[in-house]
Amino acid sequence: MIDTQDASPTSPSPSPASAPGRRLPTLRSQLSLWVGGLSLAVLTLVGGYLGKLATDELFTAQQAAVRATAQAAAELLATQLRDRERQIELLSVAPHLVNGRLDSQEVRDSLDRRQALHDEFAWLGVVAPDGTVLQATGGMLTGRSVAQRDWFIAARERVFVGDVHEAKLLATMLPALPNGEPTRFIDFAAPIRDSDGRLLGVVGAHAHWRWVTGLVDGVVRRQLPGSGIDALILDRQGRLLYPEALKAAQASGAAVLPKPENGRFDGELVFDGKPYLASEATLQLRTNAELGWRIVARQPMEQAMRPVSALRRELVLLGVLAATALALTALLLARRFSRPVEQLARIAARVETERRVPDFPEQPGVRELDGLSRAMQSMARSLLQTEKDLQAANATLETQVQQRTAELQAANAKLEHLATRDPLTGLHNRRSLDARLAEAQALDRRYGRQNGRVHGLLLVDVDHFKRINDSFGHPTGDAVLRQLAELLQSCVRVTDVAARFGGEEFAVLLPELAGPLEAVMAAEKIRTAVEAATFPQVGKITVSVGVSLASPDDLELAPLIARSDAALYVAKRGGRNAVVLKEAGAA
Ligand SMILES: Nc1nc2c(ncn2[C@@H]2O[C@H](COP(=O)(O)OP(=O)(O)OP(=O)(O)O)[C@@H](O)[C@H]2O)c(=O)[nH]1
Repeated sequence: MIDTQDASPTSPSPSPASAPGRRLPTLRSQLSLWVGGLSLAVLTLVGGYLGKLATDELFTAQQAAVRATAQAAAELLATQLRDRERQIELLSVAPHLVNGRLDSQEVRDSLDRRQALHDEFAWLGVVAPDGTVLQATGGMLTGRSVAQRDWFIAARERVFVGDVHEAKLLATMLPALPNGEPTRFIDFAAPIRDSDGRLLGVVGAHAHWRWVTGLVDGVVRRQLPGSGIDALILDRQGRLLYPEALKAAQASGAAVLPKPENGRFDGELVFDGKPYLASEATLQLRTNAELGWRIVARQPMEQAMRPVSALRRELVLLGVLAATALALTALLLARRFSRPVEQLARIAARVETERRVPDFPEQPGVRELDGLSRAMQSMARSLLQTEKDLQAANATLETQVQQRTAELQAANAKLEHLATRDPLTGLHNRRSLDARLAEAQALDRRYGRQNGRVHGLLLVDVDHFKRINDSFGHPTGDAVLRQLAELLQSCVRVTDVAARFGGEEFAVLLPELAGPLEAVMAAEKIRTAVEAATFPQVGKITVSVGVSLASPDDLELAPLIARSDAALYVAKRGGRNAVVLKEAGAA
């Protein structure tokens, strides 16, 4: 499936990912951080919110439970008190009391039976209108006067339920309480009247206070066992009636009860330095509203908040577990998504170092990653192909440039040759000779005085050349000129410049001559060489040479040429095949 083309390995350039000084965070760490962080934030917010809702709900429920306890105790107590009140009221209208004798045995027996049925009654008795006890359970207080007792005074007029009080006369007659606390009663009493409404007497009953507190405690115990809730009974003035221990503490001056702002015991209150969740309910007696007792149920805050604290602990534990699970999930997710990307990055880096397209793995899990992998593979292939094409194009271009440069150089050389050479003989042309002469003149001016050397100029002219042309034709004349040029070239030094001066006339520039003799010798060498040579068809020819040396007085080329020309003229006039020197300044 994958193209693994060979390519020449080249030294890899550092990839951007490995460039020093650029430590960017990895995709994996960023994904972990973001997913983990966001999950934790959401978890904290949602958990916190739900936790608050739940704890508020629990707290409210706990408060409702305390309130329900107080109300249940108050309702039960009210029912029980009302029941006892009704019993005494019914007793007061019983026929054997209204119609019979109040001090009869029958009355005594009925009182004893009632006490046996209701052991909460410590004492039941019938009292004459003057306050003398006529009959009583167990015969207690019979014949004694209770004329000063509140219950007796009130019951002469109406049915009465009295507040708790300590036993007075009966205290010594009744067995003492096991915990040593004083015997206390609450009183029920009702008037006994005949059919005309005349007062025949009063029936009264003392119920044990323990019975009252037992009722309240029973409700509390049944309501929420083990919840730590207890109940307090307060009288109308807010004095503590129960429990005994608190009552004793209050009696000794301790501030055992809080003072709520609105006067009601409701909500979080501090009892004797300890926080409680409290609620109160007032006793509602339908026939006698004078009691005005209040039942206060209270639960230590620590116990009230125990379910809340437990819920909070569970929430925190759950939160930690969920956060751990989320962090692990985030890490796994980050690995799942970052691994293919890291793998692709490694493979892409190999393209650069190995200069070939490696195997790009398929990414079947994620469509976008699979697309990316395919696109990278295709891109790598295309890049490497483009690179190869470019290299080939570069090579071709280089060859073409070299070829064009060589052609250009050849053309330039040709141009140079054409510009400086005589087409017939290949020697320097007149223009080139002039340039060399100018150079030689400049060098002489610069160094001539120091080294005493000067340049000279030979003008070489074929003798009677017209005759050659005329006798053998112009092409033969050209051939003579070409051979002569070669001969000339072979006679002079490399540093000398042989040129065609014009027609059948040649010139030789001799640089750095020690003196005229040297120039004459060079001229003579040429002349004798020509004289010795044989020219095809033509046979023997001769040349005449005019010699002259440059003078410091020469400001231009013309004087030197003119002197050589003059010397040549002399050589011609003298009979030709000769060398004539013309010194500067000579006439
Ligand atoms: N074949 C050929 N002839 C040339 C060329 N240039 C000049 N000539 C001839 O050279 C001859 C020069 O003749 P002249 O100037 O009379 O000199 P000469 O005949 O050499 O006589 P002297 O110089 O006095 O010895 C002429 O006939 C020209 O036509 C050339 O390039 N080729």
